Amino acid sequence: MTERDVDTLPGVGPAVRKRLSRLGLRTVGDLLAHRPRRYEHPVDERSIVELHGDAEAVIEGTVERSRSRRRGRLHILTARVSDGSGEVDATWFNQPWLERQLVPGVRVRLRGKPNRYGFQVESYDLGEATETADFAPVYPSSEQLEQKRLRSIVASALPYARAGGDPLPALLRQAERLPLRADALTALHHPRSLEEAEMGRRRLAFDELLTLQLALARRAAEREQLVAAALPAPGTLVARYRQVLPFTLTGAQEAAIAEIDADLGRTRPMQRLLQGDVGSGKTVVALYALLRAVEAGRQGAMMAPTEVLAEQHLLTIEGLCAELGVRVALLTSALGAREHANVRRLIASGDVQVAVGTHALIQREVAFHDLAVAVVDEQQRFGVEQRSALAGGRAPHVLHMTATPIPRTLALTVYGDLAVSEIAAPPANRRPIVTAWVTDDRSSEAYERLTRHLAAGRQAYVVCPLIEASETTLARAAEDEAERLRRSELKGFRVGCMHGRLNPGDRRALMAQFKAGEIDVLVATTVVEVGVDVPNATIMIVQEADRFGLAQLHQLRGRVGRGAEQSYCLLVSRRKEELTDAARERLEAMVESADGFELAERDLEIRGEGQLLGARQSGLSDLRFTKLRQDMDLLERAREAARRLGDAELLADAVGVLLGEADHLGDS
Ligand SMILES: Nc1ncnc2c1ncn2[C@@H]1O[C@H](COP(=O)(O)OP(=O)(O)OP(=O)(O)O)[C@@H](O)[C@H]1O
Repeated sequence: MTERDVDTLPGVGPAVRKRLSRLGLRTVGDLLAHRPRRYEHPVDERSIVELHGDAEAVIEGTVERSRSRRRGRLHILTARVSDGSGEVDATWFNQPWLERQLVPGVRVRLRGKPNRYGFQVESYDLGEATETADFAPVYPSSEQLEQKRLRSIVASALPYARAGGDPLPALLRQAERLPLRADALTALHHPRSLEEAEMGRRRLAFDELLTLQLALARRAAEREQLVAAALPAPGTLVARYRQVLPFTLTGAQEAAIAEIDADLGRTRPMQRLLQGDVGSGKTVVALYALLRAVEAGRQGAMMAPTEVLAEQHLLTIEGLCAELGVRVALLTSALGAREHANVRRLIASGDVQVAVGTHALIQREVAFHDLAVAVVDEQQRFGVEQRSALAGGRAPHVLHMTATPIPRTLALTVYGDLAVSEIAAPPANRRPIVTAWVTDDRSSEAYERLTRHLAAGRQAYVVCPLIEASETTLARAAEDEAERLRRSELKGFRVGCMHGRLNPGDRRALMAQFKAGEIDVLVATTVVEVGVDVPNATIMIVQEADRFGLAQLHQLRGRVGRGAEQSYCLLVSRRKEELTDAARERLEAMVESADGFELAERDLEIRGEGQLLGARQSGLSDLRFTKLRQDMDLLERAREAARRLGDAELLADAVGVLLGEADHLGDS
């Protein structure tokens, strides 16, 4: 029943359907799972004479008269409301259609705050009170879909919560003292108290966590079957690697390496997640693991989610590998057919010792001579390793590497079956990046600051706005912006432009030039988000920063602050008043914190849903109800329940419904 399209609900026509779909709400089930960001807190009902200060209140009264006026783009509607004790002018912004309804004699119930001019309305009811009620849900919504509308649509979906029964076996539900799923949904959307809402949320979170734990258990069982060849102890190649590195490894890097070495010595294939904030020095560790394969006379593969990133990785490792006499090749679809075939042949014969490419290429098209270690960058999908478990039934050791900040708590949840090495502290020579939020009208100051860095011999990035457009339009916009900057703010400096439409040869040449310091400023789209490593770049301007997600901003910022110099990140946006609450919160969070993990948790809070970047990449798209920091006990219980029920056939059926929803978890 919950698969019903939203347009089967009363009042949802094509236009509203489209707006709902922009919020990811396509079915009745989606509506039911739309978690409120918060609830209206209880406030006092007051008579009009009792209003004071700016204390929020609910008032009830009758409209005497109303009028509207415009100020710029703002439509202001004022209604004089009286309740016997007194009168007050209540104001609404940008809701012109209300004028027809606020006619004299109409009874209104208003929630809001007294202000200089009277009473600013936050929510209202004409007639039956639901909007202004205490604990009314406040949903993530959009400019095109007001809260009031969304509430009534969700309310009309609520009866469907009872359809189809409860997916949890009754015994389990009782043992865990959990309410029925339908009751939980009702409590979520229509609570009588915050406690009730919380109880509902926790039942839904339990379902989520149990589903996840079952999927993890399934995956772990699959892996049990695999066998790898144990590698001999570290030898001379990695010893030389340590010598040629221009720095000494940090304690955190050494600890990760020790854990990897221990894994590589076993016949159970390594399944380790190497986690660390942007710029913390993961790639250096990953290359170590690859070299361990090479010195054992075998091969390593480095897989990246995109071609650009694969190219970046090659750029980072090829110099070191050349110095060590290790043969490396890049395999991308951009190679000509003949070259492509040639590289594949060299990989198959074992002549290439380390291959770098995208996941897809390496998994689908290449037969390795003897693959021993695979590094999978950007933990992308589960099960990557299975298909590359090629040669002679031996599985490679796999190191998953993630630059995406995932809250520690979530990592535990999502990667429950992976061993985790964490690079918790960056190299000691680093200084925290200074982040400032600058509004449009002062963007010239940002560019002045940037040019001062350039004049001092440093390099810089300018990130172009994220527009919803094709890659081609985006590329053109970036080119135009680079051209504009060459003529204005960045006159006299060498400006390059990097975007996804450059052909790979040009892209590599451009990056190599930037790395070599032959270009001062890289104007770029978000293709620079990951993997780009140019320590001499010390300042970044992000244009229209309010359009970017928090995780993305953090990744972008991570392109600077990669060396010993003090680095800066300047986030340019429209004026604060013009931004949505969420955008403002994101930018504030960026200024306040440089810690990827903390930001990831903030991101979760701001979005009120679990679609953080890392989770999506790991194949786990929907941790909607789980509050990671609060629900550790639930996680434990879900784990325990999954374990207890794990071998029971019964369970497979009983939670089939839940697992069905999460089927993408298990496969790749
Ligand atoms: N121990 C160290 N001491 C000094 N500098 C280091 C150390 N380890 C790595 N670096 C340098 O720090 C920069 C970032 O390292 P690396 O590229 O390995 O980080 P990363 O975690 O893979 O980054 P990202 O996630 O942003 O891709 C590089 O320029 C690297 O040479």
